Amino acid sequence: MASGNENVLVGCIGGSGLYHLDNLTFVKKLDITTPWGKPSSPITISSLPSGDLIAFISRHGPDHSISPSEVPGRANIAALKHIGVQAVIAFSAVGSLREEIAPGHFVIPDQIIDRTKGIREDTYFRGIGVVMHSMFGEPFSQKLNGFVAPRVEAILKKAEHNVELHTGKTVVCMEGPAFSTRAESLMYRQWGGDIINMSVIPEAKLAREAELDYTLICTSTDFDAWRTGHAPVTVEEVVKTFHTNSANARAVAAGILQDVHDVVAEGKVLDEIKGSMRFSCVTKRDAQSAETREKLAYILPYFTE
Ligand SMILES: CSC[C@H]1O[C@H](OP(=O)(O)O)[C@H](O)[C@@H]1O
Ligand SMILES: Nc1ncnc2[nH]cnc12
Repeated sequence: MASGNENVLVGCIGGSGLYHLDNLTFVKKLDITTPWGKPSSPITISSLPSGDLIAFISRHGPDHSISPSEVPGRANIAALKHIGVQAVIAFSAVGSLREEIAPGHFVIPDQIIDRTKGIREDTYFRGIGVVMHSMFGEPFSQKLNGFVAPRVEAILKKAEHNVELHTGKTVVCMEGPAFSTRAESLMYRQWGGDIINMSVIPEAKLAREAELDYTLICTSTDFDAWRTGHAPVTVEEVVKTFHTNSANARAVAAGILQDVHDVVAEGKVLDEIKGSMRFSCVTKRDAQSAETREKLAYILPYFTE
């Protein structure tokens, strides 16, 4: 088990097509088992040119063998929190529900519509004899989104990338693994969905429960199934595009991680989320078992108080 303090403030979760990061020096791999099991992959700790450390997890495993419904989200988020991470930059390959979001474009969403089916372990607060509720009205860290977006845009604007970034969008999270029907895709557009994936839930919910600032940098791979007169999305199309998007995603990561590390180290980002769970337990202190308190302390250290 990791020591609980690896001096790593920023964690990255790589999605489809993003299985490693660039411009980093490998330091070590952490093979962690959390109270919720093992993460999708060992956590790779690498250093930026400054020497500051970054943690990386591959959401679907290094060989992409874990389906979206089977990603061990609780272990991934718990492991990152336990080693000291305070902010998570997650990446996701998404389908577009809007004409203006073309394949190759980047999107940083600020809202989520949850269309998962309840088969994912989506909370730390079930079956443990305590009742806790997190705030999720703003499901992403607004401050981290606001910090990251202009930096991502500046990188993508450079001639070698020349890619558009969209912000203030809504991501629909579906269960999968089958893609949406045309009728569902059209319905998501009417609901206000702009992009669609199979990954942001429960990851964003768990990050909030663990008091981690969480932002999702999405790369558009396809137009899903809503466009009449066009064939619905195929896996072949998605895989081809996420491979070409991945170089841009790695350039974005390489360009923002030092700034994110620095702002987290200065304590400027985290006043929003940090401490948000402190008064969220409804269960009387005397009714909380020692076992539950010990388990929750893995992600929320004030359960040891
Ligand atoms: C491989 S297509 C569907 C798959 O791609 C996305 O994965 P990720 O979010 O990890 O980049 C999407 O959410 C689906 O899980
Ligand atoms: N069209 C789509 N639907 C769901 N997840 C996706 N990931 C990439 N494209 C997608």
